[in-house]
Amino acid sequence: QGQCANVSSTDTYDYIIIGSGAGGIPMADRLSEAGHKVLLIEKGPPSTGHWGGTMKPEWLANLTAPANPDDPPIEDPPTEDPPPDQGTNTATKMKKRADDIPHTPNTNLTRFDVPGLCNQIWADPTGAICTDVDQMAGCMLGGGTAVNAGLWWKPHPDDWDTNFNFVPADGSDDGGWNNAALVGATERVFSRIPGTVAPSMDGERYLAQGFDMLSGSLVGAGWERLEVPNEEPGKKNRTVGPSTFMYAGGERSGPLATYLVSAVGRTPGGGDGQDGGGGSLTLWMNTTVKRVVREWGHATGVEVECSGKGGFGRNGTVALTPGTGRVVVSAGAFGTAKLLFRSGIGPTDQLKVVQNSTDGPTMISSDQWIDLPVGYNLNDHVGTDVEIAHPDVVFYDYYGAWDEPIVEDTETYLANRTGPLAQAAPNIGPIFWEIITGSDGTNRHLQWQARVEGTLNTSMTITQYLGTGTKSRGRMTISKQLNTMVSTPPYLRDEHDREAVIQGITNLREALKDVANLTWITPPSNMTVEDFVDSIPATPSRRCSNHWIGTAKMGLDDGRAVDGTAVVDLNTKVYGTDNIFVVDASIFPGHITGNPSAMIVIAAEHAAERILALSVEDAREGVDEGPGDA
Ligand SMILES: Cc1cc2nc3c(=O)[nH]c(=O)nc-3n(C[C@H](O)[C@H](O)[C@H](O)COP(=O)(O)OP(=O)(O)OC[C@H]3O[C@@H](n4cnc5c(N)ncnc54)[C@H](O)[C@@H]3O)c2cc1C
Repeated sequence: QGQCANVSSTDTYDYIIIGSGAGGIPMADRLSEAGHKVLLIEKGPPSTGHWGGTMKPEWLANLTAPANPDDPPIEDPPTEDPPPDQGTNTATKMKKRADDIPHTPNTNLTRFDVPGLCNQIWADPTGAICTDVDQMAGCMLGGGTAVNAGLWWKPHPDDWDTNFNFVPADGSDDGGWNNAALVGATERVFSRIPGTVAPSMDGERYLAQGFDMLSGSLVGAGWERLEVPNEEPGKKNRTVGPSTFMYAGGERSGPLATYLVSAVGRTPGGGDGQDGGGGSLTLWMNTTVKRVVREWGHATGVEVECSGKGGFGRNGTVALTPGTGRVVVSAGAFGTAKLLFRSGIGPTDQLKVVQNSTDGPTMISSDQWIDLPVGYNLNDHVGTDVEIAHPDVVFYDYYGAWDEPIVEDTETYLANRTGPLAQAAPNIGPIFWEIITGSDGTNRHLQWQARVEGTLNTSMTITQYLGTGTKSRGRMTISKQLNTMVSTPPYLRDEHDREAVIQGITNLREALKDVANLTWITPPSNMTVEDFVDSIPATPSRRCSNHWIGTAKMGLDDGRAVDGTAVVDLNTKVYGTDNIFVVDASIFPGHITGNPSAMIVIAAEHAAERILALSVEDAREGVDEGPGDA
């Protein structure tokens, strides 16, 4: 029987962060570290074992043997999401348990901990993904970082310099978000989550036949081999290397195992012995934020609803510290836009949809709506799959590892985190890059991501991601049922984007043309690349890369103005408000070279610094204050 608890009417928070994904988790850590009382609200359930997640295949159930005697003891997680009692928060409980229970090795692994099970999300997404989004998105503790494949890249300098190149009208360079300004944040992230090219704890690369064949062939064609791509993030043109993952200790790791652990260690009224003088983090799971409660441009709290299976969660309105409290929306590219719409922030057509939904009677009145282009500027990597086959390639059935695993591989994984299951499914790599200069003079970055999977046992499917430099954009909207939709797909709406995709495949065909015994399956050798590219519909079902960004774009051009395109300013503050911020994939103006999670974490590190430096007075500039105050 579930328990839906009412929130306390007296507790207030300095910062309320909505969503525990790549953006929200680092914010929770940095803001609580700076001495603030922080509440992190996540709509989904726990994911990894450390946080009490329970979803797992049979071979992970009932583990009792020590997983790895060399592992440092891990703080004891509760085995399931604790029912929220009033007055006791999850963080306090976890701390209490850590003190009470003797440390045990991590035997409570879930499917989200084991790299080799990461593709199970495609076979069985139930309970792990958002049901109000028409695309794949993680809706559990960790967001995308709990369900993704863990690929983890240091950005190419152009990723910041072309997308976040903000030059004020007076010509002065704020320098706020260019590559040089992000050096410190990048170092902070990679010192906590360095990533690895050898996830198996013995340092071996298992099932490397496809990797060796393809990377060797490219090197044979003159491409440069990188052993540790993140040591040379600027080398993204005709280079090839191994996949780099955020994994550590043979497990998922990433923000959930680093930033969130230190944040939750700061318990209210304790932890540092200062009785509340230090910062604290309270974590609520199974709780959906319905809307930000605001008066004109000033938020006073958030309204929450229980969303846990069986009725767990919290219900009511949580208040911000009067005067100084702030909200950080980190609910992902779709979740953030939806939450802003429900809070009366966005284009009028979308706010009217919300007004006609079940939200209508309690929605903020239309005179207080803030007209911003939320949901526009939607982008994703353009994904184009090609398939080759080569007799050297050896397939491993990662999907089968769920209920019919190779027993020996589960044993080596459990004993010492080695073997194929310590690597991401389905045997991802090599990764290679090329920069295409278009006839419009723009450089477009391609990242190619290979995996051992396809129509034959000797197949490799290689996805070409078109990123930095893309000009096409789409739009997301909301339905009356309050579900979000990709209403305008962002793929290949610009002719030069199409040209780059074609050129990249042409170049790959050329690079691999002399490789003995290599067969092109898709596109077949008798098909032109143009015909092939044009034959694939530019829709999410055929082009999606799950790297959605851009719906609350950052920029200097205040989106309330006629020609303005930005939703947040350079402090990530929503235009027209003085205390609502957005920190997640939504703020990215344009796409980047690689899989985005590391760059989102870096953006959060940088945003935390800027938000903490922004005074309450300065934040008021340009705020909507309602009639009479103008
Ligand atoms: C299947 C898959 C594989 C991927 N593989 C990779 C990869 O290998 N490498 C990589 O770098 N990237 C990968 N990505 C992309 C990456 O995970 C995302 O880009 C990233 O997690 C986005 O971060 P975010 O903070 O914007 O949002 P998210 O990480 O999606 O976090 C948003 C969080 O907010 C919560 N939330 C939403 N609405 C509310 C609400 N109203 N109230 C409370 N909580 C709310 C959600 O439940 C979620 O936990 C993958 C994505 C998917 C789906």
